[in-house]
Amino acid sequence: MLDTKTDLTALLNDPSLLETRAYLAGDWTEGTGGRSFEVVNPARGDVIASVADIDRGQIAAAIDRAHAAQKDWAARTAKERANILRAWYDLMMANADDLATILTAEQGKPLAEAKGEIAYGASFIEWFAEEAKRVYGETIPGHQPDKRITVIKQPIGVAAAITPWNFPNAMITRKAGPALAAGCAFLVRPASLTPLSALALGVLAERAGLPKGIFSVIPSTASSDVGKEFCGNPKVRKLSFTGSTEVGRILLRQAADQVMKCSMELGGNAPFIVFDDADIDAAVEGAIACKFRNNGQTCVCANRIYVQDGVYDAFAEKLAARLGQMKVGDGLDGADLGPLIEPSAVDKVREHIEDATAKGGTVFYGGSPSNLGGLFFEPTIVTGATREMKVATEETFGPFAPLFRFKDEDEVIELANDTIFGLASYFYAKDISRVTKVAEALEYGIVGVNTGIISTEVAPFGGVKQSGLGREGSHHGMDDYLEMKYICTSV
Ligand SMILES: O=CCCC(=O)O
Repeated sequence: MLDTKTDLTALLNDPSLLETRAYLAGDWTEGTGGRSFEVVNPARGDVIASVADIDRGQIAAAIDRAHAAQKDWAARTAKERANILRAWYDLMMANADDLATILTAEQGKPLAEAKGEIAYGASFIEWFAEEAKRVYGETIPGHQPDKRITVIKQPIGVAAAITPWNFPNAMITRKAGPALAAGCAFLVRPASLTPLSALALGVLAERAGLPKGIFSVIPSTASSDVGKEFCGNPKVRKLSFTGSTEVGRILLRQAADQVMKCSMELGGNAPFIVFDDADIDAAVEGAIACKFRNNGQTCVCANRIYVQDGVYDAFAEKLAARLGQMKVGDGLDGADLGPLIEPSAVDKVREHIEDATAKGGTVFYGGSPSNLGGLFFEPTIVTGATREMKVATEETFGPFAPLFRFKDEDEVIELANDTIFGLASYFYAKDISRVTKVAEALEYGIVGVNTGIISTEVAPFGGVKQSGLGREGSHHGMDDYLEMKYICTSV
């Protein structure tokens, strides 16, 4: 563990962005009885803030106020809502350096990546500010001479979200953007490991002019109470969750009681396939970008790397050489790979590597905790990976790249699809017929062809199978926050 202390206030141009109170329906609020919890910098292990810990009664009160405010918000013109969202976007971009510093301090990812996340997060607000004005209905030729049929789209009402620690900014804006653009009121409970980025978004939302009640940030350690209130309160009509499939299943069961509309962005187990005809250097760069983004802690990170026989050794050598150029360390201090988020994450990486080597794999690069100690781990390659290993079926969520060898297209498609998950997949190949066939055969919501970077606000992000329900981003991203109403008029 590094022994430097994080004086976050001193690192910010605008220290007022470092807010530790909850933002409940437009009011900055302490936890009941002054209850709070600590936020720790995972690189340095020091406490960087103590944040209000909100209880179930406070959440219910915020929902009441969101419900009361929502109708006025929905009644504004789309252009008015769009202008406020646009102002929020502008403020995020103007404060990008500070937002990135806060994000790195609480989450650990390198500052350059954090800046990338702020731009990515802001892009959802910009995009949905534009989409607000394009919530078009339909007219349908009537089924009888006297009938006229129209379809209108209306905001679903109060939307609640639970977001993860790995993208403390962008996973909020990807949900808040469409919800607010559609005319919903929106409440988010950010991960308790990373509430400061969410609260800074609250500061900027208020400055942008979002009316009271429409946006809430609810830091809370009472995760089970949050889920129960969000799913059980009849004033909430929509739940959006990004996190593990395990928790997603629990929330879906809870939401079933009031037949709540749910969007779920859940776990992945992404295959990354390198065919013999691939550009190997490009494939190595793609693997670095998608396996080691956020130190392996994203739901779209490659988890299983399949390399065809003819290029297997060359790919392993080049990937190892590339990892050799990357510096593990403090995200605030120019590292390429930051710490893992918490001790259990380190344990999982270690467990997967030990399991792989016990089952015949060979450590080709790295393999151990970093000599920096704490939550740092060396990026690791294991060759000779097989489907019997844990990593074949479970997401590692860390800097471990297992290399599986394969012979032909049919074999690798069968291996790649042999999972309950279906979020992102990637492959590198040049043959146009192969590119088309493999892209169609992969049972995933997202396929990256000759690229390791697939995330953008303009495309529909989401998974099939047990990786989730619904899509975020793109013009489709509005649909989850809208209800269709069909009006049949007899003339
Ligand atoms: O980890 C989940 C989201 C990653 C992304 O949006 O690229």
